Amino acid sequence: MAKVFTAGDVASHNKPDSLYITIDGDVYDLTKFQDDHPGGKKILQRVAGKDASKQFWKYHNEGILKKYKAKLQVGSLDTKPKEEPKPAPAPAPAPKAPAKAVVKASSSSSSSSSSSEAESEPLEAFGDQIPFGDPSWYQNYHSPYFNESHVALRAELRQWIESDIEPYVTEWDEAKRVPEEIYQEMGRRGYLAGLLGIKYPTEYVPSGIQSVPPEQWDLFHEMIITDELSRTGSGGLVWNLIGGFGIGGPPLFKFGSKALKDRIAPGILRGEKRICLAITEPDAGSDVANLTCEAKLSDDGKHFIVNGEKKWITNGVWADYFTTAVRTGGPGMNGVSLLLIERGPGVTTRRMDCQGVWSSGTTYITFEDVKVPVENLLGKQNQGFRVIMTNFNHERMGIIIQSIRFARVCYEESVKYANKRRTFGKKLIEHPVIRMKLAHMARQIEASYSWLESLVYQCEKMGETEAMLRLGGPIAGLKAQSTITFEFCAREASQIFGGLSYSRGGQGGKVERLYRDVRAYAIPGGSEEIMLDLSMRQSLRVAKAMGMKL
Ligand code: HEM
Repeated sequence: MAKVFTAGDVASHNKPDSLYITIDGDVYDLTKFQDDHPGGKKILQRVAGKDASKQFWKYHNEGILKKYKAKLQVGSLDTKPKEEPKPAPAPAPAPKAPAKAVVKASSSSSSSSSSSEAESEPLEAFGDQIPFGDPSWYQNYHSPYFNESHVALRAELRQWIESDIEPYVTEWDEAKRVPEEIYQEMGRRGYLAGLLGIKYPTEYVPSGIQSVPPEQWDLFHEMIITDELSRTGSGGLVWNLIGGFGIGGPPLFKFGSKALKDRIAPGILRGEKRICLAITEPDAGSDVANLTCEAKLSDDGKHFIVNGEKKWITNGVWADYFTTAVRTGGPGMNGVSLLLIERGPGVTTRRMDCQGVWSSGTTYITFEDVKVPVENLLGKQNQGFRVIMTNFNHERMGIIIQSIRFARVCYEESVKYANKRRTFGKKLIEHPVIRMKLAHMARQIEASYSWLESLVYQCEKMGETEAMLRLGGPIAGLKAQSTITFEFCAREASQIFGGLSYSRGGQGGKVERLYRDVRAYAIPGGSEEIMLDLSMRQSLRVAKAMGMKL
């Protein structure tokens, strides 16, 4: 049981050789820690034996306590109010129970109907309630998209991420690696299997996900996994956990043969093996139709022999499988196929040093006379371009979800900081110029997120082919919109944090890291320029085919 102290007990530990302080009613022994304190030991000695809550919150954010509490806390003050017991983790709904839509679109004339009144209850508040700091369905708003199973999944994720991931993200980013057990936990919890843009694959993961019955799984659940992971404010973390898998996995599950899937899917979905997507080459990025990595059929027709290079491949250094775009035919898009290459002789991977997403493992790959069984073809020979294009929509939606959340993180961090930092005798938030910055961030975040919800809903409702044709344009447009918003928010947050977001770590640490991650979102998956152009070309082409009147 935690020890109980009086204020007098703590006051007696007021010397360097016995240095206690209290923060928010909890007592910390900093005697050993003082020499390692990055802010210096004298500053701690000045508050020895005292309540140092005010000073602590001035210089740190909540991540520091989460990380050091277990190591340094020795008890609490007798005056500290008892904490409310934490709510139990969200129970899994009965497997067959249909998820109740908590909110249904209600017409203005339906106010007299008691059942529609019950159905139009807003969703319960969740999170810190900073206006625009979370999507509106976290803040007591009505929503036509989210139901109880989404709410339960959000709680399940939030609990795990806040305790096991968030406190360590900076450390992992600096080390350029996320511990393997976190990836495996993604598998154990069933999350990896929910990130494929398809129905939940119970044939490979019968245990499913704790809080959502598999038959209820939809693209909004998938969005919540990505969104909640992105609250950590690290593109490197998110790409480490879902970057390679989320784009390399879907082609295998949608176009691979059953025998191939039965052989490799279980290991991948358990998080024991890794898969990535290898399309981009030193000389072919957005211009996929012109890639040169070649796969020649062997004389006996049993293998492809692959030779070529791939560049900027997320997770490549750790990957066991490479979903690879290769040239099997003539020039242009009709000579491209998709092949699942397994790590083995002739496959070499080298880690690349990049501006951002440090813990994502960006990789340069060489394939030299790699023998790949023909059974590893994904889809039909020379028809890989269509598979790649379908996959792009799913990839871009992932980038959009992350970019919008990262923009929110920049905004949310700024609001919190602006409410504590004082300049010229006032809190930052009391300066109109700062509020103006926040308002411009919020309006772009909210507009982008509403478009995102609408497109996730369309993806859910349309069949795959219809979605590929009709949504390619809008998704490209939103990809550009979301990364422009992210870049804007990272910049404005940096201005608000000043020097604290210029140095790494500490209070401005998330903002500094995200600022470095921006280009990793604005360029890959289709650069902003290509996306904006495609959004118009594709939308006009589809509209023309559907009878647009000019
Ligand atoms: C449980 C007690 C404490 C722990 C675990 C702790 C930990 C840390 C850590 C890890 C940093 C590095 C920056 C960061 O990551 O945020 C830091 C910086 C700092 N700390 Fe503490 N600290 C504690 C208490 C205090 C107190 C009581 C004060 C003031 C009286 C203080 C003043 C500072 C200052 C001035 C910095 C440098 C901030 C900057 O770089 O802008 N710390 N502390």
